[in-house]
Amino acid sequence: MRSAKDFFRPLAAGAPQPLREITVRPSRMIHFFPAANEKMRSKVPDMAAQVDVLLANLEDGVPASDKEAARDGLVEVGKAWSATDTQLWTRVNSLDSPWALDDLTAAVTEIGDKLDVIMIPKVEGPEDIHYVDRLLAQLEARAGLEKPLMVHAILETAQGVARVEEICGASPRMQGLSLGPADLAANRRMKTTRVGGGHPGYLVREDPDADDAEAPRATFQQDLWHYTISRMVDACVMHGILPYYGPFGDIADTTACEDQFRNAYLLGCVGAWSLHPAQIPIAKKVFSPDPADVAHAQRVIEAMGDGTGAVMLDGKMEDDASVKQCRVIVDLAQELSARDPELAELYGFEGAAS
Ligand SMILES: CC(=O)SCCNC(=O)CCNC(=O)[C@H](O)C(C)(C)COP(=O)(O)OP(=O)(O)OC[C@H]1O[C@@H](n2cnc3c(N)ncnc32)[C@H](O)[C@@H]1OP(=O)(O)O
Ligand SMILES: O=CC(=O)O
Ligand SMILES: [Mg+2]
Repeated sequence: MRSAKDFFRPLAAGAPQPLREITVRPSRMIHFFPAANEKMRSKVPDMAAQVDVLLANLEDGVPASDKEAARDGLVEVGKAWSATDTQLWTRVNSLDSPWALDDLTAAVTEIGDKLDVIMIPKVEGPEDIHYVDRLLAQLEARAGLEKPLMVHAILETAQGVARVEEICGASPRMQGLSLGPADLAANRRMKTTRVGGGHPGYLVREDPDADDAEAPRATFQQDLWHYTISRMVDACVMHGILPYYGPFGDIADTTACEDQFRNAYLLGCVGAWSLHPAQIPIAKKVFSPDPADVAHAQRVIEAMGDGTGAVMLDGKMEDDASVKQCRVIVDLAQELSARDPELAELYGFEGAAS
């Protein structure tokens, strides 16, 4: 185990000073695009204008025959990258693959000054993060980078879930975690065949009618991901990093996608992955607080004065704890408004364009 004192010393001579706080920037959607695809790369300036995070994907979803082309595509996109408000991330191949070392080397030494975050898939425990931490420090030193890259882990193995707190606390580079429901389902031997979302077979049924055993009984579909998302959120908050829901594969089912994203938002996630342009506005809507909630939260904050005690508002008791919840909503609305003038206007914040 490293001593707490060593935690903020660079892991290689010449590497930048480790971060003391992660930089929190809007990241309502992490938009995936296949970096090997030339047509997709030509859309990068347009996509960058619409999303908070644009992610060049090198891992699953990219055929083995395209892995080098995807890496070259990432470098091409990074070299041309000029968007200042939008973050550029990449997802490299898993650490046990033949491509991970070259992915990390190219990402850091060729475009490390343009990248914000590197997403590492299939993280099993803190040792995976320690390996990446040291390697990134060596590569950053070689590239002469002044700012350390941040690391985002995908929670998509049973072992990763069992060790989630250790993963979150493994390095000052840790920026956040995403739930990877597709790989996690496979690894856990769940009997689903989907990329995220619910399943009609996972349900509870109401009790039989005492007078009519044959009467139909209502069923209620349950949330397959509630436990894992809640566990992930707690681990992230404990370590001051950010939790995200991952992919929703049924692109045509925009309603269920919105539901899944909203469940994650309500449980504490700050964003989700968008795999297709149709999912970008869904993530934007869901992960931006509702204007009515912002207005209500502002009223509670106003009514609570110094934030202590208890008051009645619209027949409901508000106190120190509810005002803290309201501040979460208003702080998020303000943070997002700084990037999005349309939102600032919707929320009625001062200085919003009229
Ligand atoms: C479990 C996991 O690991 S999830 C992460 C891995 N998977 C991914 O990253 C998948 C990312 N998404 C994609 O590759 C694509 O969306 C696909 C393959 C799923 C579907 O692509 P298509 O069949 O082209 O979808 P569709 O025909 O609806 O596309 C409509 C338009 O949107 C574009 N488009 C589709 N996906 C994207 C995207 N992710 N980013 C930008 N543009 C996109 C298409 O190029 C097409 O553009 P055009 O009208 O100019 O021709
Ligand atoms: O990588 C994501 C997943 O769901 O698997
Ligand atoms: Mg996966």
